Amino acid sequence: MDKSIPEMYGSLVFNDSVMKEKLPKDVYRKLHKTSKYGASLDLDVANTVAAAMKNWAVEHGATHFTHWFQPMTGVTAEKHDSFISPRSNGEVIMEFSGKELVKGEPDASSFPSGGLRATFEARGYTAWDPSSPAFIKDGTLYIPTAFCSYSGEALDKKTPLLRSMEALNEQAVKVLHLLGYDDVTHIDTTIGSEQEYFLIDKDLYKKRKDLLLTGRTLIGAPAPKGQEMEDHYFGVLKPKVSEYMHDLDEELWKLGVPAKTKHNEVAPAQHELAPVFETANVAVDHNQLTMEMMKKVADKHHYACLLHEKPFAGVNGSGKHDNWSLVTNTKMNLLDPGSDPYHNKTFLIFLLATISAVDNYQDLLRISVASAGNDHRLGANEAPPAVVSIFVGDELAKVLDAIDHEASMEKTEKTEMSIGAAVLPNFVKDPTDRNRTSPFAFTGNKFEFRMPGSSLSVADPNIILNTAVASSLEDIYEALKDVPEEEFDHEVYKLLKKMLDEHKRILFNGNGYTDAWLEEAKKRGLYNLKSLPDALPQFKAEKNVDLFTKYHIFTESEIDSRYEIKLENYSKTIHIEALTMIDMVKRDFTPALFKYMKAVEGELLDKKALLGSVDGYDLRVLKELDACSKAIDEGLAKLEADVKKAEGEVDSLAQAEFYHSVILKDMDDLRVPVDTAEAKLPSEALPYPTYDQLLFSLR
Ligand SMILES: NC(=O)CC[C@H](N)C(=O)O
Repeated sequence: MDKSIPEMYGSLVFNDSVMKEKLPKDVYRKLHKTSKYGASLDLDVANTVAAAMKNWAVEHGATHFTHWFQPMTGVTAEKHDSFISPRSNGEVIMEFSGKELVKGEPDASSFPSGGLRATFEARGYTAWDPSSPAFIKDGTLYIPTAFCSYSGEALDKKTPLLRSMEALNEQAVKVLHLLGYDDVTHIDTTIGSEQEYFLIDKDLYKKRKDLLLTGRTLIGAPAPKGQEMEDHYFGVLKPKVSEYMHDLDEELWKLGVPAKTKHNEVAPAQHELAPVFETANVAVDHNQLTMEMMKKVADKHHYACLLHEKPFAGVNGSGKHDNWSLVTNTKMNLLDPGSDPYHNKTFLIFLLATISAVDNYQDLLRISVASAGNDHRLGANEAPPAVVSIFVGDELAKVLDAIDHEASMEKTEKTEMSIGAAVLPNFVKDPTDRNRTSPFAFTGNKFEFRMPGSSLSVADPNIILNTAVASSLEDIYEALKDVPEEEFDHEVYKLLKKMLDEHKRILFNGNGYTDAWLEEAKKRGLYNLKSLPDALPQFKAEKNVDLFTKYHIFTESEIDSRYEIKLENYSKTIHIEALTMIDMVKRDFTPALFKYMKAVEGELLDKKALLGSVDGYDLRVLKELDACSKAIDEGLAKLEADVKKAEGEVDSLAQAEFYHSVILKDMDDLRVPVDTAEAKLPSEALPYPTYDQLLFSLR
């Protein structure tokens, strides 16, 4: 490391301080207005910004620029253009215009559109998002953009995210003005997205077709040791893993990604990185960069980084916990209860707005995290169940109880905690414990949405959350806007009580994994949408279409397109998994199995010739392997036949349901004899590495 960290941090970012330095004052001011408050930008300003950006980028070794966007594939997209502009004398100059900065025209034909346009309609536009800073990576200037079709419909995740942030801002500011905060002109939704991942040896990774093609293991007997000792969680970092994490931090810091925390996670070979929270759209961009860098840096360190939600059966999967809050331009965190939450009207209003939003749109929140990968993760191993509920913790539960019973409540003194050894410090106890099984947990001054999966774009859940809360806030505004001042406080608590009455069914502080909770949740009328095909029809429910269209998040055709893309993506993912499994079982596993069986058979024949009898462990192994081989044959035949049926299904929902209920089940059934047989084979008989090698070989 040749630079100090403050010097290195953001050194490849065209950030606010670079803009301040490089742009004329009036241009800087106009740009700031656009990026903060959405004021429109004229071409002169864009030209000046583009020239300054280009000069800065070229100084830092960039030769190209790209509009960087997030189509509905869930990953990012880019097309690089060089700055060169040939002159008639055979020379070139480096040029970049305001027009090129503001608008791009990538060929959009091969991106998923879910029927928003026909395949022959190729044109799409990218539009600069000045609220997320440009940066340099691998000699190219990256310009964060939104992506839309020729007719202006969103073909990406950024556009609806920005729309949802604006909707929430508008409603929140209205409510805050009603509460007397006249100095508030703007609120930001902030996100800190914890990112879990697995690291495995690159050579081992390359030997597993399932990891290469699908990101998860489709077969594999469990290792003798899993995570039961819980010794990996927060365990000492292995030297090489620590070097990787160090390198990763540096790469992210250069890009202005505020990577803050790193540690080993619960499963063997699993880790986590958490950033400091940032404005939602910047945080979404930075999370995409984090995932990309995790993979790139892993490659340099001879690792493979797995971002799949459930790469290994039997141990924890990986999530992307979304820490969400609301902050005003005056730096007030609207979800901070302060020292006296019962009397903190502002906090209570935003708390109840969130509670009612989560209750009203549980189905949409579930859909926002539904994917073939994440569906394997939810409901076990510290990932929340598919039933959405909210954990508020003891202190807030008491406050809400008081509101519910129209009882007043004294300010509760903070509890000092003593650990019992004089040498150790006393400290103030947190108002709430944590609850790992809760999908939506209050953690002191923010909510942690624990359902999002590690590979998903965190844009999706935040679009829903922002919009749903905007809608609750609008209801609150409507209920309070004409209340005379002297009755205001009374009416606020009356309204809070009413909202609590209507929505307290979503509150649950217990263990979300128990059957008793699932029963209870059913009685309370909460959704239990177990899989993507179970959940997705709700995306088009009338109340949800009304929400999206009212706040201009999605048009009806954008809703249809997202519905189709989600289903298509789900079916295609499982289709590829099924074909990969068939391929691996037929071409990798069974040849190894037959070879080993042949060897045991030969050994038995020799033994028989020698001893005249063939009783013993070897015979038992051969018989058991033979039984597995028969079951594999049946399992393969069924899976192959059902895949054919699935391919023939034309209705996208019916197809996804078939993949869920038939193909996944076939795959589970086939896995049983394969894993049973694998556990009887010597490791070297297999052409690919086993779970113990994958999970325990890192140094
Ligand atoms: N320690 C944790 O928070 C584990 C979380 C878990 N890995 C998940 O899937 O969400």
